[in-house]
Amino acid sequence: MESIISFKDVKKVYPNGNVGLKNINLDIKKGEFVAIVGLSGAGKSTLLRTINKMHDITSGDILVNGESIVHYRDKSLRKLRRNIGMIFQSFNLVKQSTVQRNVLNGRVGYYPTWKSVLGLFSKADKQKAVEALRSVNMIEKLYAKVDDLSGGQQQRVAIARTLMQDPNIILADEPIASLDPVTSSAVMDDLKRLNEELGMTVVVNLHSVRIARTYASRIIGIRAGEIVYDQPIENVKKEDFAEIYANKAK
Ligand SMILES: Nc1ncnc2c1ncn2[C@@H]1O[C@H](COP(=O)(O)OP(=O)(O)OP(=O)(O)O)[C@@H](O)[C@H]1O
Repeated sequence: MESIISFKDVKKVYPNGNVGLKNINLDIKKGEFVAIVGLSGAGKSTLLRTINKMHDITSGDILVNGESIVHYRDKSLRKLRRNIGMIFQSFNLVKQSTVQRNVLNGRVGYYPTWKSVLGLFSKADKQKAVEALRSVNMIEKLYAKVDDLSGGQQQRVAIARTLMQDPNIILADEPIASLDPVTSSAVMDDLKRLNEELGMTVVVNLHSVRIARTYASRIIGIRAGEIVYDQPIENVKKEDFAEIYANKAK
């Protein structure tokens, strides 16, 4: 099957000299559900954020949908980011606004700025927002204020907002790190459903190996900016993670 995301000898050094990624070679296939695990500071966020160019790389190449994204800017960059949904640990919602308005904000890339500022969204997009909320089982909260929702519910609104972009890739950076176990499962179930039912490719950074094993089709382990583990779920054994999480620098 074709690769939807490819890393070729990717290195990322931050301006202050910190090494984020060392020499990453990685192919992610369309429809995979990839969990990236590793200690804090291993490079998980850096890896994820190079895929939509929130971080630029220092050398090497990254291909998305078969095209190098390294030189993307302006229009091509906007198109890339429309294609890729991003979910954050902190939800990044406008808390004083309604759920509906937040979900519609996922569509702003399709409107001239003045229309989105005034909230002039089309009927079709309002309908689309309803469907997005339905797919994360949050339709009854359409007119609720985001501030009145639980963390898990807010994360699901964030997922619905992402769906408004019609992405084919979803990147989730520690999406459940600030949630309790029950709401964590609801959020992970949503991501799994988008993967299985809508065929979206999901790449998710997780602290919990247990959650990674429950949901992912493939687990990648990162340590000090390098891939030290990469297996399809059927080959993954619990004891495999001792090295990734070993508490000493390599
Ligand atoms: N903006 C930045 N400027 C400088 N160094 C950075 C920056 N962001 C990350 N780093 C460094 O890059 C390395 C990888 O960090 P990264 O945040 O990708 O790890 P992580 O595995 O996602 O960790 P966490 O689970 O804590 O988020 C670390 O050494 C970190 O200090």
